[in-house]
Amino acid sequence: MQKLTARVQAANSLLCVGLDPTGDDATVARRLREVIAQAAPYAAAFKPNLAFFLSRENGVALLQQTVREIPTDIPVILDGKFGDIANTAEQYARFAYDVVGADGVTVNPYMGDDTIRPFARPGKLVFSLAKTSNKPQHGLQDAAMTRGGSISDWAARLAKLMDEEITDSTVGLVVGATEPATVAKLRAACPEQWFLVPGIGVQGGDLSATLRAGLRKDGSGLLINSSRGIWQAADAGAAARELQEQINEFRAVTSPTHA
Ligand SMILES: O=c1ccn([C@@H]2O[C@H](COP(=O)(O)O)[C@@H](O)[C@H]2O)c(=O)[nH]1
Repeated sequence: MQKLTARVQAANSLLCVGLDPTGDDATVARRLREVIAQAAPYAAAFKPNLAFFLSRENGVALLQQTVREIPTDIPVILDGKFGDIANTAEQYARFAYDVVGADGVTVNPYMGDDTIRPFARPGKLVFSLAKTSNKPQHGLQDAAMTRGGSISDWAARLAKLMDEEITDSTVGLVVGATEPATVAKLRAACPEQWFLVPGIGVQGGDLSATLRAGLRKDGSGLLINSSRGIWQAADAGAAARELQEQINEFRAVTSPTHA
């Protein structure tokens, strides 16, 4: 948490640079180095997606190398969407933190609080899926529940409870930018928590509506992710800078005291 807030301030950035590497092995190795070097000055965090590494024969080694190349003052969130019972989750936590060296993870809270607890190590960032950015034809998250509210409301409530209970690490939420009204609803329910927000760019999320809905009163509290938008850009640094500036222009107008 301290590392994240220090980086957000030092880089004046809420940009999370997603690393979803595609291409042949030589291209991927070169492009990862390039994207990290070019985008780092504008990044509040990097988010490698585990699937894009595990799908390669040397995936774990590549992921470890990637994390080593990220400057040590920039938090790394391993997007693994981990979600299993406690003793299994403990193994995933050892993988993410001890093998890979990540500062945080994404978790799928569908199985309840024991999927989250093993990841809540001191100083670590845990982002629990609440409202995801994809639009499945048959989604679960808005299904009405007998006690009222949708599954995403309950997922947000669980993440808030965990964040309140676990004081030496941070439990935030994953909330997609593709539905700003839900971002606003979950921000009202969780006024202080960090939201990791994918869905900008290729997925069509609305940046300014998301910032309006999700920024905390202090002009912070969101990590806006872009993966393909930066990976596929001719100039990854320029793409990262442009998005960082768009975010900051909005913050300057709505929360002039954020800096
Ligand atoms: O709700 C979610 C949760 C995670 N993701 C992940 O974020 C990136 C988005 O990539 P883009 O190329 O910027 O669309 C990717 O790793 C997803 O697995 C998400 O999109 N939505």
